[in-house]
Amino acid sequence: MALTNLALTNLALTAETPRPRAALKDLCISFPRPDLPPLEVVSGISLDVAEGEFVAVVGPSGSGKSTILRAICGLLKPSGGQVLVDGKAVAAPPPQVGFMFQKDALLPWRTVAENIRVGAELGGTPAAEQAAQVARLIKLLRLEGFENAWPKQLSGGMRQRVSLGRLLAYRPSLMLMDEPFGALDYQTKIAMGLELLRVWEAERRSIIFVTHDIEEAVALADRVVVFSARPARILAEYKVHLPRPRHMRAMRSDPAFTELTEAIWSDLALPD
Ligand SMILES: Nc1ncnc2c1ncn2[C@@H]1O[C@H](COP(=O)(O)OP(=O)(O)OP(=O)(O)O)[C@@H](O)[C@H]1O
Repeated sequence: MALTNLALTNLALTAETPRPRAALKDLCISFPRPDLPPLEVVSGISLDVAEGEFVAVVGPSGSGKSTILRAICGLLKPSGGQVLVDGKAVAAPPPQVGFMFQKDALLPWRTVAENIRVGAELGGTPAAEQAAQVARLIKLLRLEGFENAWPKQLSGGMRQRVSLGRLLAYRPSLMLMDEPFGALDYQTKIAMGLELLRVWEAERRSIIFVTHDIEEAVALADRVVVFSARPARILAEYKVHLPRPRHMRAMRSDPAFTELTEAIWSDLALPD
């Protein structure tokens, strides 16, 4: 009888707490240095990212934000703790994880459509369906008319839209984004953020989005995680309860938006 109750309790727990898409468990990362003690970069970070959740990470420069993303996509072995993706310990790059950096990594010898198609090929879209998938993404990302353009003929914002298209064509269930819009001018950055939200609202992938920009983090995410200076620890976490779909202008005058950005500003001890 006791066993049955236990089994039922476990079942109930499983039903109520779905497995996170990504889980960091007491993650520690250090880098060896010649003639010096190892550089401790990440110190005991635990973080779950749910399916379809948009998590932003902010923190001081050099606090280990990019390092954590590299550990999640299996490019770096932690010195302690664990990284799990879909419940499995990460040893090599997991196929369900896609990456986007500040600098686009487009293939200069391929057109816009061909660059996006690379994602579709790598993601295993059947050859017969790739053209339709690419066309859908071109439309979604407002790149119509530029299908046959070369990367060098595009603006920075357009190149990042192509990068996003390639990432989405790959159909990762977890997207790691490392300041993807950090190199863009203010207006383009806002426009790209909104573009990303539109796509995310349609496709609901899990996202871990690293940024220096507190307002960008609050504007986009479901939850903002604030890292300390190196070695990174979690200083604070905030659920963002702003309504979706998010409208930049309305949001910026919402007191909840201002309160949250102020709180994070204080956590990071930024000057007045
Ligand atoms: N492969 C490596 N070997 C040695 N040290 C490294 C390595 N990679 C990163 N580091 C160090 O780890 C620290 C954190 O770097 P990381 O790039 O993760 O910071 P970050 O928070 O992303 O910074 P930023 O916001 O400036 O991009 C830095 O001090 C960096 O020098």
